[in-house]
Amino acid sequence: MQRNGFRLLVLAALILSVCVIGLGAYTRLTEAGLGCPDWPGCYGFAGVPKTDVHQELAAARYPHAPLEVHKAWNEMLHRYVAGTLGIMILAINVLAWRRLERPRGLPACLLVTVVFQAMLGMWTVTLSLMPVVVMGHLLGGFTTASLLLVLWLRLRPLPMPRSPSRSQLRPSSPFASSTASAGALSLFALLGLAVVIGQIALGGWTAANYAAVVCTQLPLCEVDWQQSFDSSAFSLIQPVHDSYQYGVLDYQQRVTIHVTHRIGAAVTTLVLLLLAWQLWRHSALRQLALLMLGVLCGQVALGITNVVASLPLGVAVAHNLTGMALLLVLVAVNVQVFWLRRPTRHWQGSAARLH
Ligand code: HEM
Repeated sequence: MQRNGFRLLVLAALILSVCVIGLGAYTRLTEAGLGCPDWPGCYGFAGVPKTDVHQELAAARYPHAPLEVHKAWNEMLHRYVAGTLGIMILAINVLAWRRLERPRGLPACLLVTVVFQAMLGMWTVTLSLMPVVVMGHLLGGFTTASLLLVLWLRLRPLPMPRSPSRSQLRPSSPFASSTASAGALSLFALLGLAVVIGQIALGGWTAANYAAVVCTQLPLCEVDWQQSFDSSAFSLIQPVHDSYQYGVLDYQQRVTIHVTHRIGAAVTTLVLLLLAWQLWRHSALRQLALLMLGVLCGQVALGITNVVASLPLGVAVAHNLTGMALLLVLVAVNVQVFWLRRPTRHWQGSAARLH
């Protein structure tokens, strides 16, 4: 397979990972996470039980989990598409090992991530939606998409130099005249990425603990949240319950989580505004700055709509996907800043790989 074909496969996997993440959010929000009480099959079958005989068998096997066909289909569709993504990532690894010039470290990381992600998918079911597993599964999905983006960016064709002389192999760096400003930009880019990851984890914790609708007013909450602040709400290991569906934390704990996510949104906005200002100072990075601000505005608007409209399904799925889009933009910003700061190393590495 040619370089372009390989890159296309990575792009297809990236697009599919976005679909898997969206389907995952839809499955959770339609309360279909336990649509099949077993894993990887559904009531002991490879697909959703269809015939009367199969449905009777399903009822006998899992008397405490009556079959709801539409929920089982949601869950199984998510698993089939996720399985296809796993196969594509395996294919990326096989193809990476067949050609010396292709990166192998990133595909290997992807394979490890997707295998772990499958295990988290299994635990989501077998541990009945334990919040730390649900949040971990969200973060694992976002990590898969991020790694695919980095791989896709890494494979992008490099402009050919006019002369093969070594000096001309160095593209001009927008940072050439200002090392200090480049350092500040790298720092802001990393800080922005860390803050967005933290905010996504907080959002995942809000969703996994069913804390979305405990505060319905803006900007923070109708109750005295400072009075009821309870740091135990963030304890990742919670007491054992038969099921965590609809949440096991008390009202105060849920308010604590919800309000922290909103405060996190304010901090994220501030940090990303500062990053946008830094990016704007470099003409090569202005488009990324605008994209980042646009996605941020959309995400904040969707978050507010979630609150004021009591979590409409479409808006909640969109809030999940836009959170992922924001992460991908931050990943792209960091990759771009990294490459622009190290043009020589990148080019030398690429040149070496080509021979
Ligand atoms: C600033 C950037 C923000 C990011 C990156 C972000 C990210 C996220 C993520 C990743 C989730 C988990 C979604 C899921 O599991 O399906 C989430 C949930 C949530 N977020 Fe945000 N969020 C942001 C801002 C906001 C704002 C401003 C609000 C409200 C004022 C808000 C309200 C919520 C609510 C209510 C949930 C729970 C939704 C559910 O249960 O499905 N978010 N957020």
